[in-house]
Amino acid sequence: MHIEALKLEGVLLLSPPRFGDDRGFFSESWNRRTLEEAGVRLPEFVQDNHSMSHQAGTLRGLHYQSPPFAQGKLVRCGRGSLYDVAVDVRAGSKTYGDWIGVELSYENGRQLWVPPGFLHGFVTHEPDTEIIYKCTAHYDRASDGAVRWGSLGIEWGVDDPILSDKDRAATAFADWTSPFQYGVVV
Ligand SMILES: Cc1cn([C@H]2C[C@H](O)[C@@H](COP(=O)(O)OP(=O)(O)O[C@H]3O[C@@H](C)C(=O)[C@@H](O)[C@H]3O)O2)c(=O)[nH]c1=O
Repeated sequence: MHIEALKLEGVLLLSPPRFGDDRGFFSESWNRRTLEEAGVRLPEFVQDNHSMSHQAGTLRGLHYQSPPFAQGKLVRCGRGSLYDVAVDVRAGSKTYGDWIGVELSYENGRQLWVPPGFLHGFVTHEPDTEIIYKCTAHYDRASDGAVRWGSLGIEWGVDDPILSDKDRAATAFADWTSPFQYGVVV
């Protein structure tokens, strides 16, 4: 397992090995012991999510759940490809408001660990792209929130993405108050 710490503290890019043969490949997409042996301990996961977006250029985000339902997410792409983005919104963090984006695809099999205290979103690059992610807290509709995708200067690579009504109406980052605090475990 190749593990890369990215420029925002706490964000990891995981590359599980794939064992290919005539049939295709096999990969352990999640193995707690392997990560712990490499010195990485992630919180317990309690929910797995899977969504599919029909059209390339579909953007979902930027989303979060407020504490005590804050979620860490281990994200991968099951089909197609997408650009996945995490934004540090831990008030008091040296990198507050900074973002990072990585290409996740069925082909590269990479996974992004987005800790609690970050916004998360992605834009799809191919039709019928699927995303699969493990979450450290259950969905709580009342704690669910969104920040406007285009209000942080993120280079999404699209000008006019396909959005949900919720994401179209989301608050701009400058008008939003983060419920997260740097150093506070949520
Ligand atoms: C997120 C979620 C949604 N739902 C329901 C609510 C709604 O009826 C329907 C679609 O929800 P949404 O429009 O919020 O789905 P979506 O826009 O895909 O939301 C997701 O976006 C990505 C970027 C994330 O990081 C996720 O945490 C989540 O916020 O699914 C659940 O039942 N459980 C869940 O965990």
